[in-house]
Amino acid sequence: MIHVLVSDSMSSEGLQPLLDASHINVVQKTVEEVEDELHLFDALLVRSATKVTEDLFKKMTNLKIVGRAGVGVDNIDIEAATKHGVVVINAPNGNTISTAEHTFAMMASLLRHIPQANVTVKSNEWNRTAFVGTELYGKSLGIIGFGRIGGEIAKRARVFGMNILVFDPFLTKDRAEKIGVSNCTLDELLTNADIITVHTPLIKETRGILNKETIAKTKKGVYLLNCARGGIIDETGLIHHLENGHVAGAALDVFEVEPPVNNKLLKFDNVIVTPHLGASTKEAQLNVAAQVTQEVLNFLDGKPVTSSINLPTLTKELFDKIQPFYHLAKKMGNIVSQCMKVPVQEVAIQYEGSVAELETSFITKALLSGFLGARVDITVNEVNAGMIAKERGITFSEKITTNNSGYENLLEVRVIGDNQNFVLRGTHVPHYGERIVGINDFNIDFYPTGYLLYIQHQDKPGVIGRVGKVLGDHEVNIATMQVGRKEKGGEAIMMLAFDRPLDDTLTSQLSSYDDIVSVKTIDL
Ligand SMILES: NC(=O)C1=CN([C@@H]2O[C@H](COP(=O)(O)OP(=O)(O)OC[C@H]3O[C@@H](n4cnc5c(N)ncnc54)[C@H](O)[C@@H]3O)[C@@H](O)[C@H]2O)C=CC1
Ligand SMILES: O=C(O)CCC(=O)C(=O)O
Repeated sequence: MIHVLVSDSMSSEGLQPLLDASHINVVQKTVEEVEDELHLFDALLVRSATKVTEDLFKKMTNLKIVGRAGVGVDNIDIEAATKHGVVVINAPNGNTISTAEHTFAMMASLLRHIPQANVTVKSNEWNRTAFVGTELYGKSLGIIGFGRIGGEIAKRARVFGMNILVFDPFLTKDRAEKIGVSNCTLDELLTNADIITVHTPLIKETRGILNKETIAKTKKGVYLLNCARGGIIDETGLIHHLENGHVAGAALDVFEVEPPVNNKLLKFDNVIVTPHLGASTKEAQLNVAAQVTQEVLNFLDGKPVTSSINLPTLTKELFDKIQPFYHLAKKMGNIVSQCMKVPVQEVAIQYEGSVAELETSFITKALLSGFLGARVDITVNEVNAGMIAKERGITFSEKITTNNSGYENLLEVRVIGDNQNFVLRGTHVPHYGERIVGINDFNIDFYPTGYLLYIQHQDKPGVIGRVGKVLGDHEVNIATMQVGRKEKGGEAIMMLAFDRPLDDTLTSQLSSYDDIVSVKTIDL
């Protein structure tokens, strides 16, 4: 049974496919309510209320995936997720329209004083002169962060006859041209915009992008909006400029601390606020819950996820092509690790032939996770393999080569360790399967599975017979056996496969023979 914890409120219609799956047990409770059972859950679905911290990852020892029903993942410690090998996915576009519409509604309300006027009429006042507003038409709207939401706001602003100024260091010329906007510098936007709205993620570079100093560069009487994340507009800086009258008004859906506690911003008449409602529509909630549900179901079924934050994203088509190499790479990493029981400094992977045209970074991580999984005592997978390698001082690299060794596709891993190097080559033959075709300088051909015995020996008469006799004396049946040599009478290797693990006494006995250089067991 797979256990899924849904710890924030979510559209039950969106969650329905998870609720309907007979092999999945869905628990809809807060983290605190299931404190004693946290170790059971395979998947966690959240909105923004649950703080997914390093501490939570430590408690959720079985966790494999966190699904964020929304865009911003600032409530999830991505680095800790990666370290613990947990995939993080989000629902990137399910709430774009709702948030753009909310921002627009806030902008119109701010400039026409609708919330304030509403309160007075309901208090039996009829004060028309106090609420003279400002038109949006002809005003310059500065959009900081021109992604999905920023783009939708621009479309709406254009219809309202506004001029649009955009600042986004990652905006491509193509996208800007397609939407008909031009990217300017932050200073140009600040000095020319009548209204400024922020739509970036909350990251180190955007925290306080509008602050005491930058707001001072804006036009006197500017309006500011934040429907993205609290902290993108520094609250202290904003309060300063509301108090000195430089800012005419602000509309805030988000706060540095939510819900706001003793927040001075709530005392200003020209500040209008909503309780983080950008994505709170029936449509957006259904969209985001349905998106993460589908992604989590795909992931739990071993299918690719399309919106991962800490994994390369793959389409189903690409994933199907990669899968054989993914499994081969994992086994190759595992074999090398078991054959090289010494500290390792470097793992270099080379791709040749058709595999080189695929998303090799994913295959590299699979190989690395197979390699590290055989030598560290924590969960290693494609998510955290790079980080764990780095932590342990192992550098890794990948290279595409145009060499032609005669295989349709070839993976080669070269591992450099203390006084020892090891090279392994593998290929995947369609409709036939994975084959290991080279160990160091030896050509060989075996299917990497089960219990293997790798023997380095001298190419002399009687060695193979002696190995066979020892195994026979111990009643061990050889499933398959491959030999390889460089030259007659020189160094040679054997790779034997068995149906069950071998005893240490047997491998010690084999190692004691003069013509046998080394004996290594490999369990796959
Ligand atoms: N109030 C609410 O309920 C909601 C809030 N949000 C917030 O809105 C944010 C934006 O959402 P989307 O448009 O979907 O994300 P997005 O990823 O499509 O767009 C973000 C844009 O910010 C830009 N950016 C990154 N660093 C920047 C910098 N230093 N300066 C200027 N621009 C920068 C990126 O290039 C990107 O184009 C989310 O990160 C989330 O925090 C999203 C949905 C609902
Ligand atoms: O879950 C929510 O309603 C908040 C949505 C949000 O802020 C986001 O998607 O980034």
